Amino acid sequence: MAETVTGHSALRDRVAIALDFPMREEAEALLRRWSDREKPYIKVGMQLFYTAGPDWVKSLVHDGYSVFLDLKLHDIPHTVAGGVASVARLGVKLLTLHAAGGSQMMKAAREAAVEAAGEERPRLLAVTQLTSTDDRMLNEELAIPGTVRDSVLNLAHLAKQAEMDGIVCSGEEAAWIKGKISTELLTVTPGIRLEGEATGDQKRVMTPEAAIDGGSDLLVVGRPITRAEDPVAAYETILERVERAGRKQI
Ligand SMILES: O=C(O)c1cc(=O)[nH]c(=O)n1[C@@H]1O[C@H](COP(=O)(O)O)[C@@H](O)[C@H]1O
Repeated sequence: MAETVTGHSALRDRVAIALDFPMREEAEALLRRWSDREKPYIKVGMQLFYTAGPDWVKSLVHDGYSVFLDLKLHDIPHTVAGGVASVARLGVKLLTLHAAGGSQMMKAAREAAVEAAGEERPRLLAVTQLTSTDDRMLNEELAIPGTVRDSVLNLAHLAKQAEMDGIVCSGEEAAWIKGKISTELLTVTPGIRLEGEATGDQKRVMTPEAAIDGGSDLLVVGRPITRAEDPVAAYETILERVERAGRKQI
């Protein structure tokens, strides 16, 4: 099994639950379903961060959670560097920014993270093309020629050159990108769905095992867990499927 984003190969480090809730109370109610010994890897995105704030994130880290802070920063280099500096010392493991902000922006982000927190800094993940984007949207709405796959590759190259620690892409591209760029590039894949599950706004979706087979290091799963009747059971099912896929790889 490939090394995980936290630097070891615990199964729980391969699935991050996206806490896409409006208020911290809802997120905390969900997390109380797990025992203290089995804390899941969690992702805090913009919705919750905007209401709950940095101190709450710090308290999660203090309570022993591995936190992925998904702010998808995208602005001029100076502004993004400032944003990164503001959150670099929260103790989160991962932080996202958009590769489409360009190499100067990504380099400024990296420098800011290193300067603020050194080795304790969050690993930076460059989001390539969102999993809600398909070829039609890319070509017709965004006027970017070519396929989503081409664009993901292009942005992943840019991210690698800017010394990002990893990328976010769909499971459909993960193995291909690793083959083209480097197996060392952390590859994080949202858009995870079990067979027959509602895809919602996601366009490039995959099952957990297909994503792991495809070389994904960390799966991001939101609604299939948070909206399940039994979120812990849904999470455990995904972990089992990740484990089975991982065993096949060895
Ligand atoms: O960076 C992300 O986490 C992300 C990138 C991407 O391309 N697509 C994507 O869905 N995400 C996030 O992954 C989660 C997916 O949620 P579900 O579709 O509910 O499983 C959400 O929190 C999204 O913000």
